[in-house]
Amino acid sequence: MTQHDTTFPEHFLWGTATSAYQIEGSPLADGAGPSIWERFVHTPGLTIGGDTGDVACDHYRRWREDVRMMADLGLRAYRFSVAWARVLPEGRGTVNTKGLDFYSRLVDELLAHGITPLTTLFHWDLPAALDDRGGWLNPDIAHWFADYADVMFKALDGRVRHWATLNEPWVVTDGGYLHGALAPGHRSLYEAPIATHHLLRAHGAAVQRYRSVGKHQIGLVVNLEPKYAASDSAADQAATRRAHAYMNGQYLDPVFLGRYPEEMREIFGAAWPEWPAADHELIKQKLDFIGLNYYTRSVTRDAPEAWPVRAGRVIQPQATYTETSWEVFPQGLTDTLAWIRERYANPPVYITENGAAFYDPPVAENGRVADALRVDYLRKHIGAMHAAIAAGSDVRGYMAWSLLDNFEWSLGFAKRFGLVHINYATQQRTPKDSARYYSRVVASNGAAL
Ligand SMILES: OC[C@@H]1[C@@H](O)[C@H](O)[C@@H](O)c2nc(CNc3ccccc3)cn21
Repeated sequence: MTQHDTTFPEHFLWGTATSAYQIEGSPLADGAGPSIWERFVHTPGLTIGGDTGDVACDHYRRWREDVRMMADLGLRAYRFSVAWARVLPEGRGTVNTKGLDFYSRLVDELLAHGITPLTTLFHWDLPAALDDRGGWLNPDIAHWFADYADVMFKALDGRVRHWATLNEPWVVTDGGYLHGALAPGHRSLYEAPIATHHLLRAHGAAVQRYRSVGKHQIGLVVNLEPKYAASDSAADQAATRRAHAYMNGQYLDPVFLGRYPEEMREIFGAAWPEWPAADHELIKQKLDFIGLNYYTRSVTRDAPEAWPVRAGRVIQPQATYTETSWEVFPQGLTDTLAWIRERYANPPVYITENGAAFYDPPVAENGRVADALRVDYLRKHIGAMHAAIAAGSDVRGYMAWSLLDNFEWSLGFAKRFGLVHINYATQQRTPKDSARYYSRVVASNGAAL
């Protein structure tokens, strides 16, 4: 990196991110109901090594220690999610006060340490009881979700001033309803668009409810992956347009522009429904920010065999790849922020996830974890974010994914994204070199990049 001023705006929010099912453990403690991930992981063969979130990072019991560790690292913010089924074991109806109290105490502890909470209401762990009623395929889920959000807003708003409705509706739909790799494990061309639409209606209903009871900020967290055509051929250009619409425009266009990308009907054909105008009005609630999860890009080619988008990823031989086979491409973050700025009139953005799984060396005798690849990844992506800010993007914060090594969904514990190493046998936490590096970045507001 050439040395140049990378100081960030005053009050830029530096932190880390996690999600409930990936770190908490004790999924059924204190009256909590099961989620679809509780069911998924206990179905043989669905996670690598049969790993489950039964214990994970034991954060449900070690949360004070973890907040103290964030404070010791000088972190200013913490993005976490609420396990819906802890608060509403049936997904709706009676509130489980012990579940709600866990999050209330966590928020108070964060605030007591000068750490700003950013709270995600749904990070994939749908209450199983709602899945039994159709889950994201049931149109009633919009008000089930808004009623749950209302419980959280009334309990925590004011102490929590940054809310996100959903984490990555694209992954919920693509993984949970189209390809089936994630809970609830459906594989249906017809269910996927329905799930997408009901996720967006639920998002809109929660934002609408917030406008009547909340006093602070609410947004939507999306994973965006810039698509670069592998060649100038018409086929590759068309495939790139389809892939971009499917992963990027499919969620932000309805929220900001009130319509789905036209490519969606080309992708889904007869499986793509027409929705009433009232739905689009509900979805198109004004947001206070976009939460952007950025990890990688895709060099995209025509791939007739790659159902249903018919777009494939072209490996870049000279590139560095992470343990999840994602190309390290910081420029993609700059380009994605520019796309948001230009297409949606420069809304405020928080980078709500950015990070990488690499094969980390073991904890050395001196207690170090020399995760140099992750330090380099963070340095380059924070630099790429700064370049977008210099070009006019209104980026207000950056949450590194993740605070802790954690349960990586169907990949189990095999992939480590944490700035802090977890010894799952002892639950010992060990800040990696990347945590020490990130502490210096935070303390200098980006100057020590
Ligand atoms: O995979 C790392 C994280 C994951 O642990 C988070 O829970 C989730 O919010 C998350 N989203 C992405 C990016 N999107 C994505 C793309 C393809 C498959 C799965 C996730 C990465 N991550």
